[in-house]
Amino acid sequence: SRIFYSMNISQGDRVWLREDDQNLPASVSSCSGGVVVFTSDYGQVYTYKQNALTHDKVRAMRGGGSAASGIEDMAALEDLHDGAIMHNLFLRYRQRRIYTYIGSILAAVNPYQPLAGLYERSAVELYSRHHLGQMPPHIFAVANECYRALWRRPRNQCVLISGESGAGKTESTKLILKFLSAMSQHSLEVSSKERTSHVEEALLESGPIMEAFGNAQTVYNNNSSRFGKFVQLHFNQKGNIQGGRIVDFCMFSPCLCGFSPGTPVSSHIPKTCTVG
Ligand SMILES: Nc1ncnc2c1ncn2[C@@H]1O[C@H](COP(=O)(O)OP(=O)(O)OP(=O)(O)O)[C@@H](O)[C@H]1O
Repeated sequence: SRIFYSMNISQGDRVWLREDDQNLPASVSSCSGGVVVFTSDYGQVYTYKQNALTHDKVRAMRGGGSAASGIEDMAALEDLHDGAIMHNLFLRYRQRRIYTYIGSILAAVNPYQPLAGLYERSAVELYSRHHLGQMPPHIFAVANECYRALWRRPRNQCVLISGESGAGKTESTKLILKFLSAMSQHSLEVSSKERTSHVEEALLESGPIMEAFGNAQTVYNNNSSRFGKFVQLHFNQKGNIQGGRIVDFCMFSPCLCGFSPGTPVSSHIPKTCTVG
């Protein structure tokens, strides 16, 4: 029942090689005597008998794969599968480009180190003056799109941040708050020529307090949030933050105290949730 690989394989061909449930970008390093040797872009070498290769195992790479430096918007990838996405993120990450779009979705790769200049005041100003897609992918571009859409649509806007533990969700949330606080400050300067920063400051400074009570070191993350957060901000017509609230919720499934995931942590008291 095996479908034999009928495509001519020759040295130098670019292919996607299926290994351990992943599509690896690879090149054919040699092909002779019925034996094919593949070298993946990540350095692994795989040797196969040519007559054992199936369409599932090896697929031709369209257009030779994405550009050597990767592409900014993965919606334009010629091959659309997990391997192509991972490879593109890898190519960009090698150049310290941690952000990549998939249409209007932003994929962020945690650099686990500060990247110079990435979140400075000048970056806030730059992204506040451009629409999503006009500048290289950035978390500030998403925050700016969200802020501008409040007037363009106009209806409530929402940013959903998801990822595994240690992916950078909390840091991304703080960066969005930093951008929105700057926009709020700017709207005040424009409208009343005076700065009142109490709400913005309270927002930014609530972070360390929340983390002091709700974070812990885990094997994945030294500063892991042990509860989820729903952060709500209220803007007035001038674009100034008027107030906000943070609803915390338990993420454990099942929670030891018997509440289902998503239950606000406050509901766990006085039952005292031992995990959340
Ligand atoms: N953009 C970034 N630049 C530099 N370092 C980052 C960035 N994002 C995250 N980090 C680093 O990674 C660590 C983990 O990130 P973070 O706490 O945001 O992950 P998380 O997804 O919220 O994890 P958890 O689900 O466990 O709470 C941070 O403490 C920080 O050191």
